[in-house]
Amino acid sequence: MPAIEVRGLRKAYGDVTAVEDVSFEVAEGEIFGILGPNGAGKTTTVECVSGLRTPDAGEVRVLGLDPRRDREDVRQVLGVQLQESQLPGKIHVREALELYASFYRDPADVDRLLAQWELTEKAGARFGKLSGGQKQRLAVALAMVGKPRVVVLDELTTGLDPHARRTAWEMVQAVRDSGVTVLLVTHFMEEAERLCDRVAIIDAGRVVALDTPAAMAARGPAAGQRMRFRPSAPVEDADLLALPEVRSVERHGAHLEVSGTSEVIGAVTAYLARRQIIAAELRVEQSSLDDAFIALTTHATTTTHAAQTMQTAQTAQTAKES
Ligand SMILES: Nc1ncnc2c1ncn2[C@@H]1O[C@H](COP(=O)(O)OP(=O)(O)OP(=O)(O)O)[C@@H](O)[C@H]1O
Repeated sequence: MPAIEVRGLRKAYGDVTAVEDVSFEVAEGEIFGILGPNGAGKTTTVECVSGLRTPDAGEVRVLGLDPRRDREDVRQVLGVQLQESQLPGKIHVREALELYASFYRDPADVDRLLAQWELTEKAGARFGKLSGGQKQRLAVALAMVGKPRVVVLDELTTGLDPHARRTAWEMVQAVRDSGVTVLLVTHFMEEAERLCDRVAIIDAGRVVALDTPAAMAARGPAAGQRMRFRPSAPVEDADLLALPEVRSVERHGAHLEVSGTSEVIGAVTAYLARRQIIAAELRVEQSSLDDAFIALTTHATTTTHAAQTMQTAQTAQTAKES
């Protein structure tokens, strides 16, 4: 039985259709990523999985249970860390964990959770006084307090510095290593590439690609290789473009950037060797999940959404400064 099944999910808020038609399955023990531009419908999808929203159409199952109909049973097996923590600023860390533990039949030991998520020293601190990284560690600890078999993590690492982000990645791996299935919403391609067994890219409420990150990068519309080098003698763009493996040639000062199929490096290197030209300062790049993402998704960010995002960022900044 899959850990999560979503079939034909649809959800609208008034006139806005947030999720048009989303289907995917997550196997037990997987880290499954959901990627997509702002407003694509990611949060709405995971909120339907978590039972926080009622779908307009389609089916959602978590370990075979319906998050709305079997609400209490789902609550016992599903841990949820949502995008913005809803905790009051004055609650203490231990108090929050004990409160959440009281909702479960067989909760995890609070002291063990504090130690596991490196919060023992902060047990007596107020939530509002924690750093971003500490808040995120607490959010994961809260999601884990009911000893869930499936956990939903929504933008866990947004707003974290690179060190805290790496710590968060280790946390997610530790969660999976303990046998828990992870559904992870993220905006970071590197995060998806490092952590996820498979990812679904959602755009405008639909799944536009679903595969392992490596396969998606290799097969996407932007798939291929890119090389950048400084030739030791002049090279004509037209001569390179005449090679069937070459798709484009760009010049950046004395450097050339040549993109093409997965054979482009061999073809260009052989061409240069025949003319006894050396490719100095050679850098080679495989197409990445980032390239696939850009190629597969539209830039659907509306002005309103961008304004909201800016406002949220400003509010967060003001809150930080105060
Ligand atoms: N409670 C709500 N009421 C009305 N519209 C909403 C509500 N929640 C989301 N929407 C709209 O539904 C669409 C999808 O939003 P959702 O939050 O699911 O996207 P997302 O992919 O998670 O976006 P982001 O990456 O910005 O968090 C957006 O157009 C959003 O403005």
